Amino acid sequence: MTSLQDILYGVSIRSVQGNLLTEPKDLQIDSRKIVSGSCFIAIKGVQADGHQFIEKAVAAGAGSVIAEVLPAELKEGVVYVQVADSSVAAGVMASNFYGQPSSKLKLVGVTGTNGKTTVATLLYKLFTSLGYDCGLISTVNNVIAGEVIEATHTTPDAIQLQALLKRMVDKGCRYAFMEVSSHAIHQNRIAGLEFAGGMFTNITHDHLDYHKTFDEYIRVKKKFFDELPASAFAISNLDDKRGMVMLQNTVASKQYYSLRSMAEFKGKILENGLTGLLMTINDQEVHFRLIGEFNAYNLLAVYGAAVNLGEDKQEVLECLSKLSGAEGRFDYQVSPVDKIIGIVDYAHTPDALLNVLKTIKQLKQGEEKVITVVGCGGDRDKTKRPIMGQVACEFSDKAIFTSDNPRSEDPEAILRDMEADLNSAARRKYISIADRRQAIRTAFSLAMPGDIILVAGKGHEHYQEIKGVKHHFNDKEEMERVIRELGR
Ligand SMILES: CC(=O)N[C@H]1[C@@H](OP(=O)(O)OP(=O)(O)OC[C@H]2O[C@@H](n3ccc(=O)[nH]c3=O)[C@H](O)[C@@H]2O)O[C@H](CO)[C@@H](O)[C@@H]1O[C@H](C)C(=O)N[C@@H](C)C(=O)N[C@H](CCC(=O)O)C(=O)O
Ligand SMILES: Nc1ncnc2c1ncn2[C@@H]1O[C@H](COP(=O)(O)OP(=O)(O)OP(=O)(O)O)[C@@H](O)[C@H]1O
Ligand SMILES: N[C@H](CCC[C@H](N)C(=O)O)C(=O)O
Ligand SMILES: [Mg+2]
Repeated sequence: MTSLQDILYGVSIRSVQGNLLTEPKDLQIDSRKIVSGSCFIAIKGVQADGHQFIEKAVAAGAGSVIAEVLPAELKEGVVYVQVADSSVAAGVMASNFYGQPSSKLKLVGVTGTNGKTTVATLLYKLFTSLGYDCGLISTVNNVIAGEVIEATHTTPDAIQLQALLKRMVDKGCRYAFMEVSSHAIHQNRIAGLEFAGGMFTNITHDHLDYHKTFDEYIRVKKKFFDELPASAFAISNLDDKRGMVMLQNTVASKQYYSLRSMAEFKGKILENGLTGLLMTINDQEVHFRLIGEFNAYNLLAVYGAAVNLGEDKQEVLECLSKLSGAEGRFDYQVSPVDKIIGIVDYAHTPDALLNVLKTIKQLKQGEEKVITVVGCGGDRDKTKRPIMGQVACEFSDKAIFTSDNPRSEDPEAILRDMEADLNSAARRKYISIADRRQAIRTAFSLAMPGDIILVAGKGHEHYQEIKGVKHHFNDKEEMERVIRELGR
């Protein structure tokens, strides 16, 4: 056990009431999880303010409380610590509580609107195939040297995050690769982490419900790089409009990757087809199993990180060439009878949808049609809905708008948002079917032999979330079922 005094090392403290030599049983940011002897950290959230639950936490047995504002009445025997920022304190305290795990392995964080899961997963797979025990923290799942743990967030809260890293250290992991979401940066879930490297993929429209403006979204992402230590590397996408701005104020060692200009990690696509990518990376010709220009960027980023981590360039390229991507990302199958190509992809932003549809266009060999099934999440950025609707129509021959985790919203209302700004050509191409299963079935009914069906937005997800209930649903499974049932 560690004393509260040690756990508070590095935290900006305003005042203390009580004995800091007390030894908390665990750290909690949720009063509902308090057990006898827990330390409760009150954090101001989006929905609620953790400070409102201090009394409840104490009643449930909390032995210590960390807060920005202390309650008027303090209970005897309980230690109260007033801090400058309790979300930062949560990260720093969790790191101390778990023995500063990020300093005991090499931790690489990946941020950006699209490509985080792909890059982090490829790094995990690459370093595993190079013979290291590694950890992965991602949207799809968290992995500790092969042991899979379900993920609830892209980046877990500070306490779960540090606990995961501790388990990685205990299992002998040398590396950990993690996604750093903009929510996590903004909420200081990554406070207290020591990064060996930071990577930027790209920034486009998403999460404006949360960050309000695009400038604020950029500022939040940039903060991750501003706070990297000088010992870290920072790798950015030179072809992204904000690629240089991201690294403008970092003290980390700056490097770039590009398909268009001179950069430390320079790539060129020679062939881009359904069997993969043939490209040169710093003049070495390599074939990759991943598909599409956007994956050329992801591969360059991964190569750059591996070189920075001291791996042999040739060996890295050999291992990378054998890897497949992350689950539910451009995952394609060909139907046995009519040779319809069915693609499941996690594109859930306008840019990702555009990229995946452009990639499909490049892969087309003749007059085959593209049918896109897509929806937009409920309780998420509403402004992306009409844009995704238009993109789906513009770059497909037919679009079927459907539901994608309507959450607390009315699925029909989300469909109306997707239809709102369609131009006249787009209006002729779409139909809306709220039931996703029915939408996928309709796509296969409409398809002619050889056509391409893209089912976008849910990727690896195994559920459809409706009014707080997660119903089992998986696009790939649905596709396989429909192909079987329709005999296609
Ligand atoms: C909008 C958002 O990010 N919300 C996250 C945030 O919740 P919040 O600010 O709403 O918390 P709150 O409910 O206001 O409560 C404030 C504090 O009071 C505490 N509390 C609350 C109730 C109570 O009875 N007792 C109590 O102590 C809470 O534990 C919390 O510490 O902090 C919580 C704890 O860390 C997160 O679980 C929660 O994620 C919600 C569920 C969520 O859906 N987040 C999504 C949007 C998200 O984070 N996504 C990103 C990336 C997406 C992407 O990759 O595109 C991610 O990293 O996953
Ligand atoms: N580098 C990239 N640039 C643009 N689009 C990409 C890139 N990489 C992947 N995509 C597209 O974005 C989708 C999501 O990719 P991925 O899951 O790797 O991103 P992510 O950043 O982890 O997303 P999330 O924010 O949901 O965690 C993919 O299915 C693909 O369509
Ligand atoms: N991590 C993202 C994923 C969105 C995926 C899409 N299927 C949706 O539910 O909107 C989010 O929570 O906003
Ligand atoms: Mg992700």
